[in-house]
Amino acid sequence: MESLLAAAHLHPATFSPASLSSSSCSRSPSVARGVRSGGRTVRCAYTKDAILYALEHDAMFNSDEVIQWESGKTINTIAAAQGISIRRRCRPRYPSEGSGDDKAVPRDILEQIIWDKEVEVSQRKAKKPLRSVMESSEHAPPVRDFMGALTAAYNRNGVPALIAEIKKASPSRGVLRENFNPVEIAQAYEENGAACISILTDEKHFQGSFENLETVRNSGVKCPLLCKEFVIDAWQIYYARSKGADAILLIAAVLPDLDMKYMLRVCKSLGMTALIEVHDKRELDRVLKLDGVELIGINNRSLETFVLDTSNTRMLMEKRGDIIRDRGIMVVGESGLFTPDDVAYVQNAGVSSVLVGESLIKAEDPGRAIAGLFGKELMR
Ligand SMILES: O=P(O)(O)OC[C@@H](O)[C@@H](O)c1c[nH]c2ccccc12
Repeated sequence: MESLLAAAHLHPATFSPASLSSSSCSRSPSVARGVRSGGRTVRCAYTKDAILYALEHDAMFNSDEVIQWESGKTINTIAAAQGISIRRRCRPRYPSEGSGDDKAVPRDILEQIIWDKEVEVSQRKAKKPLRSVMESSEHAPPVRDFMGALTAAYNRNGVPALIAEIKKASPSRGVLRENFNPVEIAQAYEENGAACISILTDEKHFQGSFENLETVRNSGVKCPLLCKEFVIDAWQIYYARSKGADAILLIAAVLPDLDMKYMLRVCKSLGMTALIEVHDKRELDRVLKLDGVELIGINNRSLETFVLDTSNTRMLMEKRGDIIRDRGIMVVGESGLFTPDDVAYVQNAGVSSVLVGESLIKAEDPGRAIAGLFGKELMR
């Protein structure tokens, strides 16, 4: 129990079942039902009273969603009710679980990535439990102001602020760059006016790594860093922070509302910015119902089919731009931007930032490619 209570004390506002570090414990609020239903599935060393005390003092645990998962629904059922088609492959804990849908093959690439991620995260957690990763995050280099950097760059240049991406490969495009030195690329991006830098950390499908994130952070590059990861567990947010990330991606197509809320709180407690990614109106509407959202990314590429459609940003902004503006949320246009016309198109749609990978990383000189993308040099 000691470590769990210590975790609760470190971040009382964020304590939840997801903070339980043992791999036999639930990993997110949406699958944490067992913790409160009598401890049936939980074999961690803690006293039930202490956990219940922590839970009862957290308003989040009296919310509708919690009542919903307490009523016995699986994460896949809850997610499906929210329009999420990506299924979580919850490893069976007792014979009645893990049958039917959970045992089927992945139906698309995002589902495959998420299923692989579940295995990866549980292995990483076994090696470095939550308590230890939380401690490391406290010794990480200080958080830098991601939102501030975007706003300043937008005001300075009058074109959307650039989040330039470091991505070696992707499932849709294969290897994008053979000669791949993350620090050199980051320096080139920074020198040529990128406001922030996004670093892919998924190894299996994007050939990225947390080492890349850490080396860039320790290289003297000053741009705030976005950890581009498939987050399914709050552990990953602490881990990203411990490696120097200033912001992290949260994908609405993967995370049910309760997880999203909880993870937003974890980000906040660490001082990090959450970039919440949506691809369609339903996801956007879900996200707009949450408190504390500052930055939304509209992905022009479906992660399920890879179909790219730049008009997606415009379409969603036409439908929900008013609410977004009223709430002071900044929008990032993501994916498939290659020319000044593409940038102008999403800027006219109402975005004040763009996330660009392929068109820069494939260029012989990724730094110089920035001026080509915007049709002018950016001021730093
Ligand atoms: O390389 P592009 O088309 O410029 O796209 C960059 C970025 O938007 C894309 O890499 C991305 C957007 N959302 C993601 C989620 C996971 C992995 C990658 C992504």
